[in-house]
Amino acid sequence: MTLAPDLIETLARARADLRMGVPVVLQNECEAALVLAAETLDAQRLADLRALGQQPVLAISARRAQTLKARAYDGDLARVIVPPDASLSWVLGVADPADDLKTPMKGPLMTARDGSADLHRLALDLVKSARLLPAALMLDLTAPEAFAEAHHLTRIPGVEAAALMSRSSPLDPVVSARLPLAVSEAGRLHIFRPEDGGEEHYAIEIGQPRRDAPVLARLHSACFTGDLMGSLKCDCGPQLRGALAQMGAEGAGVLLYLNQEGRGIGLANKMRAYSLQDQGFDTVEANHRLGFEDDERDFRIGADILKRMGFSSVRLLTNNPGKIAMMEQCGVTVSERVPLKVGENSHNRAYLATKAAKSGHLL
Ligand SMILES: Nc1nc2c(ncn2[C@@H]2O[C@H](COP(=O)(O)OP(=O)(O)OP(=O)(O)O)[C@@H](O)[C@H]2O)c(=O)[nH]1
Ligand SMILES: [Zn+2]
Repeated sequence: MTLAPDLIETLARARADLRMGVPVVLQNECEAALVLAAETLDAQRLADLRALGQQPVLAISARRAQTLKARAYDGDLARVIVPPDASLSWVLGVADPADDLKTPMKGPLMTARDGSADLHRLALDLVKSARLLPAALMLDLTAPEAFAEAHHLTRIPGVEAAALMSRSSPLDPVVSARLPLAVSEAGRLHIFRPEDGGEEHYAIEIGQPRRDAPVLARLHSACFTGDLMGSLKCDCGPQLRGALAQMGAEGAGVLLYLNQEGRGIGLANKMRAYSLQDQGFDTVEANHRLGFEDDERDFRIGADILKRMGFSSVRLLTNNPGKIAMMEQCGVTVSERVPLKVGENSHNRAYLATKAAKSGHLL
């Protein structure tokens, strides 16, 4: 019997540590590293790191490296050698593109080409999953167990963790209750909680949809700005309300409200992307400059929830062919695509055009 956290729980702890600026230790059979998220680094921890007497590297995505004209010898990432006199603002400047236009020259940046980047790749996945900028300050460790114990740090076995992180966390239903809505008095809200300590997701069931026929369904990704604030920069608010209205009118449907704000990068990073959009980059370019893919969402979650609720076939309200492909791949049949074209305005016209041109959205 042990009360110790398992690997999923240890990873959740590591994410919380990184968000607070606390280092974690990653380790595989051949090597080990101390990891700090660049975004939450402070001057004291940088000084403490230096006092350990080795040269740290800053792992960044290949996309970010490309913007900084640094060679990415590791394919999808680059290990930037941190110069001995580099300050906290140097580290943040490499990690965060916000001030690229104000201070364009940060280099030339030297990048490592020898040795393995496996732990660096895992570190980037970990900081991304903590909704932080994809940049991790790392230092080689020779005695990781003793080091982690002496400093009370979370220690993660790299190989097992990498395998686990590529999987979607199982979700458990927590509670459901009646929720009369303006579009239908027969509303019901279900809460689902992932086992990895991640954000909860919601399902709003309208009426009593049959489980043996395709259900009118929407996979809506959280958009604080559009859903709640009435932002004109996207079409999320009108899509949310339009989908619910259609379900209310038909008397049945299910809307999944997935807490994957900003196409999975989190609200803070979405605002960083908006700030880059104010500098002239489009929605896809802005994500890339930050070091993210265009879309970091995991739609397996949506398919899992639908199946847990007993649905196997949907009439999907969407303009995004990626959502349809993902549903089919996860064993949910899309019997029909129901277009959802609402809320175009002068502020989001270019955004919608970019999604059509670059992300394959259907017009
Ligand atoms: N990163 C980023 N996310 C954005 C931006 N604008 C909106 N979002 C997010 O994009 C998501 C909206 O996507 P959805 O409406 O669910 O999906 P979609 O891929 O457009 O597909 P459909 O609406 O189903 O056609 C939300 O999570 C928003 O927060 C942006 O400029 N950058
Ligand atoms: Zn939006």
